[in-house]
Formats: sequence, structure tokens, C-alpha cells
Amino acid sequence: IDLSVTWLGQTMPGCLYNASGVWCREEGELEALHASAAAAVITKSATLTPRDGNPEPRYCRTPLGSINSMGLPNRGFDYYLDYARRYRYGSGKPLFLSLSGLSLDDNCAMLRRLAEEGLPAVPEVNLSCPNVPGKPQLGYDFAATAEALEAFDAAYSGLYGVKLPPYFDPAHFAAMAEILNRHPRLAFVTCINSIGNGLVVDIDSEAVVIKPKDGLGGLGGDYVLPTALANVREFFRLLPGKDVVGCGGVKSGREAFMHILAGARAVQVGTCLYHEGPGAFSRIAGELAMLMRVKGYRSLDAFRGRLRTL
Ligand SMILES: O=C(O)c1[nH]c(=O)[nH]c(=O)c1Cl
Repeated sequence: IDLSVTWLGQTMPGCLYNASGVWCREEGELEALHASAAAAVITKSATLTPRDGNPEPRYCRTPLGSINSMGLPNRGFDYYLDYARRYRYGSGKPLFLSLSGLSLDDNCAMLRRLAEEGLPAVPEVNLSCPNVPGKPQLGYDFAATAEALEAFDAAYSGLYGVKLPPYFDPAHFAAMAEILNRHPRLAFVTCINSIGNGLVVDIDSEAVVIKPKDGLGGLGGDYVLPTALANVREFFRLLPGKDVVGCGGVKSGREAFMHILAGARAVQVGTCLYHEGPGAFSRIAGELAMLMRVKGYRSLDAFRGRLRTL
């Protein structure tokens, strides 16, 4: 059973890696991911300067997944760039740098700095953080997204990707695809980020469960799987020549299989990784391989994007 994935001019040994934000803020966490069965590593979304993030409690696990309003806590761009300078690219596991500047200028400054370094690390620009008070998700503003992508192309001459928020309307899928398809070096989109601004209520305390934004936070886990699959399948159809990375609701080989069937080139794991740790990757990969064996598939190419309609 071959779980390898060839994209971005390289072949990685498997198809699973972390969702940005989970188990990836500190170098020790990143090294643990690299040492695990994860096939790639992506860093916590970086801002130009370090951030403490939102007041706690800012993350809560629920029976169906998670809610978070971390507020972009991170060590700052220089910390992750330094890690990228020392990363062992020869391992065959790509390194992605998630960038989430608080302004277009910040995103372009980080992209320009990364371009100057000439490192193999691939940027994934986050258009979808839902948890910085006062900062709407860029990906929901089509004009601003169009402007940003033009600026990214000018700031960075290599291949890059974007992390998209979930969309919920065919008109929005079409509008975003029209914008994204203008950019040949935009090599992939990662669908989806958390479903923003959900509200989890604790009926015992009769209170919300996280402090920021009076309890509003991004949802992950079982809550988001159908929405994630829809975004993967729609953008797989609408973005010829680009890759779609599936993210959302993956907790076993089953959901990984669903994402790939929907068109995902590779699959990210967030909420499940937060709770299980990097051992999740070998478990999920084993479950995926077993599922493929039962179904008679020897590689991901044998079923990627082959979701049947009725
Ligand atoms: O609050 C966060 O740090 C956060 N949380 C998310 O669920 N998605 C993001 O992109 C970010 Cl940047």
C-alpha cells in the first residue's frame, strides 16, 4: 500500500500532516511532529512579531470536537524562519510555514523575507484566522483577497498556498475560484480552517466555555467534517491544475479516505492531533492503508477525486 504523495515538485512519504496551529508553536513540538509518522510539518501561523494571543480559557474540547479562540499566539516570524533555516529537508518531509500577518504589508514583508532566504520551505498564507478581535477573515472579503493575492505574487516568486475559511454557498465557491485561478504560482489551497464564531454552552455552569469574544470561537472536529469535504470537493473541481489539501474532521482512516475521495492531495489533522498527539499519524495512516487494502486500492491516485455522484 503506497500512501506517498507527489506534489510541489517533491514526493513526501505519506499523506498526513498537522493542521497549522496544532502541536507546532514551539520548536520542540515541531521536532516531535518531524520524528512522528507525519509526512510533513507546518508551523503555527506567524505574525511579524511575537504574540501572546487571547486571554484564557481560549480552547475547549467538546464531545463533537473543539472550539478555540487562541488569538494567533506565536513566537513571531523570525523564530519560524530560523527553524526553517535548520530544518532537515533531506528527510523528504516538506516544511510549510504558515503566515498570518495582521496586515497585507506584514504578509508581504514575511513573503519577501522568505524569498530572500531561498529555503525549500513552502508558505501557506492564512486567509482565515477567525479569532483576532476586530480582524475579519480575509477570505470572506473577495476584493481584499484578490488584492492580497496580486501583492503575494509580487512579493514571492515561488510556489505558495493559502488556508481558506469554509464557504457555504456555490456563488462563493465560484467567486473565490475565479480569483484563485488568476494565480499560477498559487499551487494549493488548504480547505478548511475552523468554522468561525461558533458558540459552545455549558448547561451546568450556564456559561460559555472560552473567554475571548464572549465565547465565540472557531469549531473543529466532527462538527466540521461535511463542510470540509464540501469545500475540498468544490475547489477540487473548480481549480484545475491546483492541489487541494483537506483539513477538517479527520480522526481516523475513514475521514482521511473521504477527503482524498473528494479530491484532497494530502490531509491535515487538527483537533484529533491536539488530544492524541503525534502518535495519531501512524494510527490514522494504518487505518487508511487497511481501508485501501480491503477496497483493493494500492495508491491514493487510484481513488483520489473519484467520489461518485448519484
Ligand atoms: O486563534 C488562532 O490562533 C487561530 N485559530 C483557528 O482556528 N484558526 C486560525 O487560523 C488561527 Cl490563527
